[in-house]
Amino acid sequence: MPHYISTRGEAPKLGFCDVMLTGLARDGGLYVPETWPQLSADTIASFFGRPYWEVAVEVIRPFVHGEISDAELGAMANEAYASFRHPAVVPLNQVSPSQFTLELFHGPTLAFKDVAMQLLARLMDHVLAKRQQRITIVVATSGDTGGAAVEAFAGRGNVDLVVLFPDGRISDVQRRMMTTTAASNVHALALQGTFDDCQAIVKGMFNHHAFRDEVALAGVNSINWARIIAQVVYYFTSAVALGAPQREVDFTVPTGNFGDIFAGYVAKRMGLPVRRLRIASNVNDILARTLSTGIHEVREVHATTSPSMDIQISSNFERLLFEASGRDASLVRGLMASLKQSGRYVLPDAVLAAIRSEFDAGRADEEETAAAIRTAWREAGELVDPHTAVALAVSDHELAEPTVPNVVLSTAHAAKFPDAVEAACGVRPGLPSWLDGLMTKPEQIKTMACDQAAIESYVLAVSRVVKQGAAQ
Ligand SMILES: Cc1ncc(COP(=O)(O)O)c(C=O)c1O
Ligand SMILES: N[C@@H](CCOP(=O)(O)O)C(=O)O
Repeated sequence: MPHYISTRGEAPKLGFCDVMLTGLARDGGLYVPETWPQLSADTIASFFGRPYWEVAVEVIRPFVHGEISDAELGAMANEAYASFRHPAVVPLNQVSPSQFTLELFHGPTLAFKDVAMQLLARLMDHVLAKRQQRITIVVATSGDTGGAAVEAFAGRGNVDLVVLFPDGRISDVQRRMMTTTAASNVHALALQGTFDDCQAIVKGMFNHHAFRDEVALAGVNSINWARIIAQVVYYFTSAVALGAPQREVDFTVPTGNFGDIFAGYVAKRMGLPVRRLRIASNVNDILARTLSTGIHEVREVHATTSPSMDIQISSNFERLLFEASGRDASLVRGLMASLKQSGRYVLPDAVLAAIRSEFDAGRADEEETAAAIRTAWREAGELVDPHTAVALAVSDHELAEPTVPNVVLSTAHAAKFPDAVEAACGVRPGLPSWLDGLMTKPEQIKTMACDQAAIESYVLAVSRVVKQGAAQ
C-alpha cells in the first residue's frame, strides 16, 4: 500500500521500501508519510531502560507498514547498533542541573550520521537482495554523511556509491574517512564548490529522469525518509530517560540540512512531549534569519570551524514548510520555484507563525563557538566538537532560566576536528585506537568542477547498474 506522498504533490504515492530506494520524488519534492503514526503514553513509557535497538523497532515499525517484518527489522537494528562503541549506543550526559548532551558520536565514523546510516545500509541491502536489484547511490556531503555512507556501504554487492564533497571545505579526518577505503564500489569526488553545489548536483541528477532511471539512482542524504525515521529514535530514548511522557523536554540541535531537527519534529508529531525545538546555526544562519524575519534568503556560504553546517539550502526545511502550511503542496511548489529563481522567498504569516509556535533559532559566530569549546573543557573536562559547541553556545544565549530539561545534540566526536578544538582550548583530541592508520593511508580522490553533465558521465562510467543493463 502506498503511504508516502510528495511535498510537491505531483509524484506518485509510494510504499516504504520504494520510498527508501527512490530518494527524491519525481516532482522534485521530498516524501513524507500520508499520516503521522501515534505512539500512546504507555508505549512511550515502556521504552524506559530497554535496549536501543528494541526502541528503534517500536519507533520505526509504524512507518514500515509491514513491508519488512518485525523480526527482520529487529535483527538489522540489533546488528547496526552493535557496531557502536558505547553500551548505551547514544548516552546522555548531564552538564548542568537542566542541561544534557546527547552523545551521538559513538558509531564507526564518530558522527551522528552513523545512527541512521548503519541501519539504512542494512535495510537497503535487505530489500535489494529480495528484489534482486542493484542501485547507484550518489550522496552529497559537507563532511559527515559521506564518511558514514562509505563505512556503511563499502563492499556491498548491490550498490555503487559516489560521494560528492566540497574540495578543501571539510576536515582532514572527514576527508580521509571517504578517500582511504579499499572498497571498489566506493568513489570519492572532490568538487570545486560548496556543499550547496554538491547537493544541487544530486538533486539535478534526480530531476534528470532519463539519467536517474538508467543508473537506478538512489540517495542516502536526508532526502531519504528512512534516514529521518532512524534519527527519530534518539529523541524518544533521551526524552524518556529524562521523564517523558510525564515531563516535557526541549532539544537544541546544531543544524545544517535540517534533517536532524526535523526528526525531532517527527517525534513530537508522534506523541513525544517535546516543548521547543531550538535550531542552532553557525554564521551560515539562513534559518535563524528566516525565523526572525520571515524572509528566507540565500547568502554566500562562509567556511567555518563547523564545516558540516556550512549550508545555505537546508533541504528538509521543505518538509517543514509542507507541514506548517497545512500540507499545501502548491504553496511549497511556489516557494521552491522562487528559491530556485531568485534565491529567496517570503513566508506567508500563518506559516511563519506555525513554525515559530514550535521552533526557536539562534546563531553562534566563530568566537562564540570557540568560547563554548573552552568552557566545556575548563568547567567539565569535556572536549566537544565545534558543531556541538555551536549548539551549546546557542543554548547559553537563549536559556537564562530553563524550566524543562534541555538536551543538546552532540553530533560529532571532537577528534574529527582536532585543529579547531586545539585552537579553541589548547588540547588536541586524539582519534580512538580503531582508527589507527587513518591519517597515513593512501587516498583515492578525483577532483572535478561542479558540472552536472560531467559528473553524470563519471557516474555512468562507474555504475555497475549500467554495465549489467548493457550486458543483457
Ligand atoms: C557534526 C554535524 N552536526 C550537525 C549537522 C547538521 O545536521 P542536519 O544537516 O541534519 O541539520 C551535521 C550535518 O548534517 C553534522 O555533520
Ligand atoms: N552535514 C551533512 C550534510 C548532508 O546532510 P544530510 O543529513 O542530508 O545527509 C554532512 O555532513 O554531509
